[in-house]
Amino acid sequence: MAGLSINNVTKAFGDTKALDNVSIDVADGEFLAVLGPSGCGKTTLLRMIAGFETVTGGNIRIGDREVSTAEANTPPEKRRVGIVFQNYALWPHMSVSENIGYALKVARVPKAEREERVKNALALVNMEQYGDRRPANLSGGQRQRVALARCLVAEPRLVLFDEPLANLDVHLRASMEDEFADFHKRTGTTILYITHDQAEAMALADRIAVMDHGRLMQLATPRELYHEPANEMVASFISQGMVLPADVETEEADGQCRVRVLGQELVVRCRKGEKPRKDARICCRASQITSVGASQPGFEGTITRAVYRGGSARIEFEPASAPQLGLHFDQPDPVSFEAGQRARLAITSGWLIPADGAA
Ligand SMILES: Nc1ncnc2c1ncn2[C@@H]1O[C@H](COP(=O)(O)OP(=O)(O)OP(=O)(O)O)[C@@H](O)[C@H]1O
Repeated sequence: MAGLSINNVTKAFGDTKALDNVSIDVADGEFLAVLGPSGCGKTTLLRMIAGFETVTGGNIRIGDREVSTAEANTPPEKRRVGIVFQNYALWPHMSVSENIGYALKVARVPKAEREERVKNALALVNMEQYGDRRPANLSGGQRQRVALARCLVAEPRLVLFDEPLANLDVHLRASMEDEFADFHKRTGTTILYITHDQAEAMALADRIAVMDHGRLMQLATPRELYHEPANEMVASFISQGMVLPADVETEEADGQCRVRVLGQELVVRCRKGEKPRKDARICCRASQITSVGASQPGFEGTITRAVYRGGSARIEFEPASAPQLGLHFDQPDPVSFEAGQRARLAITSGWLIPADGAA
């Protein structure tokens, strides 16, 4: 296996900058997810790493080999990169073993070696006993595992997953997440996993690169993205964080500072060295909002919606002083809030979004 290094990569299609100066390092054996909304450049990035697309600027290295620059592009078949797509496209008339070994046969790998490598690849995806089956007689999850084995048999230096679970139903998706995580643990394969599903990225990846409009917004662990978003995009994209205007009133001390939000004073976590400033933003989560009594610090407003979800309700709220800032929080059973009701809420904690927005 090998690490992957994407250095200041830019890709332009005419006037459209699909990727704008993106740098990502994936360590040898790491599982890195690339996450972002539609059109953020995920597929373009994957196609460039695989060699299907050239870079306009910057370079890509796999292990110690430079494979893409604006001047030279190593062809896909020479990169030893495996790809697992969402459409796994197995040959229906071949058995599972024949599907997996097909590329080796075309490459004239001797039969005994071929059989050995197919057997090993089947073992890597826990499918040893299915070699003789036809794809039609497998479940969707098993077919996806055959697709993975077919990619592994070529002994890739790096495996790219392109939204591999997008076509599967919710239950199968959860069990395949477990399978991929287990596969990664057993094999130590370097994985770059493209997805627009943040729950999937969080469940699987060591680190996540969040992208938007062709730019890298933040590259961090799932916990760090959730607790310490580098900018407003990451704050609101990850788990629907609420971004609220704030004035910073004190200097940072022990990773915290005092802010004023919606007229309420509270202490939030922040980066080292934060200084008092106006027009800042904090990120807070549904779990950091609570209803309070009339004499406690907080702010007034109106409940606009209460949606019961079994065990709790999602409550939506408009602060009286800033109705355009829709807040939401969960009220556990017994749910008492109703649309139209006045309420007083308080924010219990949050994260001060850094002024520079840098990842
Ligand atoms: N061959 C192309 N020619 C022109 N523009 C392109 C081409 N390929 C991609 N783009 C543009 O580049 C941007 C990034 O597209 P890309 O397919 O990489 O996004 P994505 O994050 O994979 O989106 P999705 O999740 O919808 O697949 C988009 O604005 C897209 O329209």
